[in-house]
Amino acid sequence: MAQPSPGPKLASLALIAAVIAAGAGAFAYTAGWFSPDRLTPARLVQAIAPAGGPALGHRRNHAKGICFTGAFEANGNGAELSKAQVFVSGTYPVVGRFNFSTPDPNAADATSRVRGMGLQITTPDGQVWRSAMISPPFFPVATPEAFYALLQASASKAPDAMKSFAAAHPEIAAFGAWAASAPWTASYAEDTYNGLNAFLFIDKSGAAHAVRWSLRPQAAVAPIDHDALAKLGPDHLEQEIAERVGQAPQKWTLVVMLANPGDPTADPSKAWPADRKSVEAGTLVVDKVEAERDGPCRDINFDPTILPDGITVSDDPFPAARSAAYRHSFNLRTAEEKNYPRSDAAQQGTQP
Ligand code: HEM
Repeated sequence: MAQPSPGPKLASLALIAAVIAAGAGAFAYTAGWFSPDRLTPARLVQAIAPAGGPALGHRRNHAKGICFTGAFEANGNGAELSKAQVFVSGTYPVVGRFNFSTPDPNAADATSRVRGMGLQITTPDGQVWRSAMISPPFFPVATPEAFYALLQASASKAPDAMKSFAAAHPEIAAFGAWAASAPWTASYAEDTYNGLNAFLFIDKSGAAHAVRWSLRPQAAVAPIDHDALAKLGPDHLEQEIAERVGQAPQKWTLVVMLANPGDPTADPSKAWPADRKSVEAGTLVVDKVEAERDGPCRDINFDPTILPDGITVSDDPFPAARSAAYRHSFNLRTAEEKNYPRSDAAQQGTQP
């Protein structure tokens, strides 16, 4: 894990904030602490938008992405921690989406430090597990409110806005250090996707285990520097993953990390020590990639609170905040389909 940097440059913080463009959220009716004077899903989603306004019809964050399908091959090891069917040895269908953090669906690949994966696994008992994970090993800030403040500071014209933010939220330094030093890759297939938020796995006896999960690539990782990535072209990542999966399925190992007593479960800006017990629960196999416009992930809301029986939220405040923000974004974008028409609709529209 990256160590906190004593003094990340404010310019790089502003850049990070811009490229994360990742939301922030707070409140959440489900968490029971909604306050109309403070933070709402609408305010939070609005704060992610660039100055010129959001890209209508698209996800309000992680707007550039590509769909995939495949399977999760559970090896049975996770069944000791959770009674969810998804951990019983077997193969379960998957729909997902590779993406990166930007409100601009046309952004060039090298503009974003944070890549992501949306994942949905369905089991024969009718249960669904959705997750949206990112490549950094921890989140830049500790709370949804702090994320909102980060978005506001990065958009502010006040010269000291980011300096004041960093003073009030020192946890951002570790993220700045990670962003400045972590290697880039030239492929979605070579990235690790971290859930970051803590959840509870409920086992057959009813006991709860605090966990975080990650998908670790089985592909060899070939680091590349930022300028070399930029030279590969603005849409390299989507072209590359489509070609690569066309040649062979791509795989990730699902690693479930268990908290020790006292490890922070309510703060995704704090990584747990690497020596914590972890369980390899199975393999994600991606065998088909399709453009988002007509693809199977287009209308999925990868809401991290959609969980099967056997997984629940913890005291981490993010999932509830994210759920409310994602729902708002989903409602907006699905009502704006004319701004992002499917191919058949676009073709019909151009016919005389
Ligand atoms: C309160 C904090 C956050 C807010 C407000 C927020 C906001 C959003 C919004 C509005 C979307 C678009 C949703 C849609 O239209 O379907 C989104 C997508 C996404 N977010 Fe967040 N986010 C937050 C935290 C996080 C965290 C902690 C992670 C990772 C651990 C994350 C990972 C992702 C990913 C991977 C996607 C793309 C999912 C997809 O492919 O549909 N976000 N976020």
